[in-house]
Amino acid sequence: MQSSRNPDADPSPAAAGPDAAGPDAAAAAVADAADPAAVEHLAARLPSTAETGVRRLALLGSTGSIGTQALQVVAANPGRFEVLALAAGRATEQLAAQVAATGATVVGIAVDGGTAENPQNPPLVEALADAGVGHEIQIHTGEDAAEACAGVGADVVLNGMTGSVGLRPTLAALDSGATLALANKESLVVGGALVAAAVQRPGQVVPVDSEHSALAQALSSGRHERGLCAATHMPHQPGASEVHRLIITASGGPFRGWDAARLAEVTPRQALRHPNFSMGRMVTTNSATMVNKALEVVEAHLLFDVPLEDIVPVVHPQQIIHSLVEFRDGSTLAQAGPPRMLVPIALGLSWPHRLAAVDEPVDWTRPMSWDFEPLDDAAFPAVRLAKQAAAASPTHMAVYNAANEQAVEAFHAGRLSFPGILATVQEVLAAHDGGTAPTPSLEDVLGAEQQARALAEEHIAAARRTVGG
Ligand SMILES: NC(=O)C1=CN([C@@H]2O[C@H](COP(=O)(O)OP(=O)(O)OC[C@H]3O[C@@H](n4cnc5c(N)ncnc54)[C@H](OP(=O)(O)O)[C@@H]3O)[C@@H](O)[C@H]2O)C=CC1
Ligand SMILES: CC(=O)[C@@H](O)[C@H](O)COP(=O)(O)O
Ligand SMILES: [Mn+2]
Repeated sequence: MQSSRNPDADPSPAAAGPDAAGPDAAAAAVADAADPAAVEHLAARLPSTAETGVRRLALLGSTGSIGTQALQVVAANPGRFEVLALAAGRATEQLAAQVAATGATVVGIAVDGGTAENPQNPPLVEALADAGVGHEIQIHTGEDAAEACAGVGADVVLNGMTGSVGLRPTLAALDSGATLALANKESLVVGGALVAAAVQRPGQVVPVDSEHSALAQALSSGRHERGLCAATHMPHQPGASEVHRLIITASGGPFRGWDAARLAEVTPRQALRHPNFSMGRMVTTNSATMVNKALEVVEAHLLFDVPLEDIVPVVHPQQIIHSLVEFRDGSTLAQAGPPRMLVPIALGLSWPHRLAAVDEPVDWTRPMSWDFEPLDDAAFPAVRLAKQAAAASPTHMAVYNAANEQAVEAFHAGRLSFPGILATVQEVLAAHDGGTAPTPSLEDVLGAEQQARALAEEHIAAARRTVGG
């Protein structure tokens, strides 16, 4: 950790404030498309910043798909948010530009450039100077950098990192008392009871994952009191007894309808063609294998305390319905929106308040049709495997995820076939003895992960020898 000031940089506030960044292309497109009078009208009906306060944010994974869209939301809502901290993995120059645009005073980077892998990347201090950052700034580098940024004292910590490396930052955010806007599903799924035990108050975790944001919205939808029905509003959070099942929608990925023989030939490039979303490499690959849906089923179980058997994934290729809550009486509430992340991210930052004109709604005047079909469990066993693992022991999902992360990297490096990803997960899970402690310690989780990664590498190497020999 170090502190620095760049004497040559432009010290004017215009170079640092959130307004300086301006909305980028996607946010500008949304704003342009919206009728300004309608936006003003909408904004006038929403709580003012005097009521909600200015939220101080820490954005972890700020250079990724979730992180950059979060910055669009911030830029499109001047005065609502103050960016306190930004953390990234290795995109030094992009991170420095974000610091310059937002005026963040704490910044973290896991790999500070200049490595053999990334020789062109200047270290962060130099990049900050090049970006014109002139204010006092606290810099964290190395593997604990994101954790340090998570604990900086923000009102809301958005965890938009990829992978179970997000676990410590998730725990640090919860320990700090901040609201955790959670996109990094891996940390919850891997930590399980450990993360649940770190939660200090109901509502401290706000899901950003689109399906879980949809479920949270549907579960809390009864709180609006309007017009003549004001006195008949339903309770804020229906009790568990009112909720029958959670229906989680899935795109089906790029290989929907494919059988095992075709799946054996899948290339990394094909696996990265998600039908609806532009996301990072890991989550996109996980969508193709259905591991993403598997993690999401366990995520929903942990977030909403609904039994695993009552969480049902359903393939809905258009991804307009982001998920549904089925109630005891046979009524079902669905949340609909375009297949984009701006609304779930904005809700994560501003929950329980909605911001104005975050995205364009679905155009209900145009003809459209929605399809729903069951998940093909034979070709895509990821969800079944995860339900078994989550029920087996508190560390089985850490093993599932760690084996998957290793296998996905091996697949993209050309060291493993596409079906080999799930085969690796299955094999590593079979060898895991989870123990019986209901709440694992952080050491238990990290130890299980470490073993799983080593075993996965053995399996990947053996699978390669079999193919090669
Ligand atoms: N993208 C989406 O639409 C959705 C994503 N999610 C979830 O959100 C999370 C992020 O996904 P996505 O944005 O697509 O992923 P990306 O790969 O686009 O971004 C990942 C971010 O994490 C950063 N990062 C990686 N390692 C570290 C580290 N050790 N310390 C700090 N930062 C690190 C990366 O930095 P750098 O770029 O510098 O390497 C980057 O900013 C995942 O858990 C995903 O499952 C959930 C729903 C939708
Ligand atoms: C946008 C989002 O939340 C992703 O997790 C998305 O759901 C991926 O879609 P599928 O995993 O259903 O393909
Ligand atoms: Mn999702």
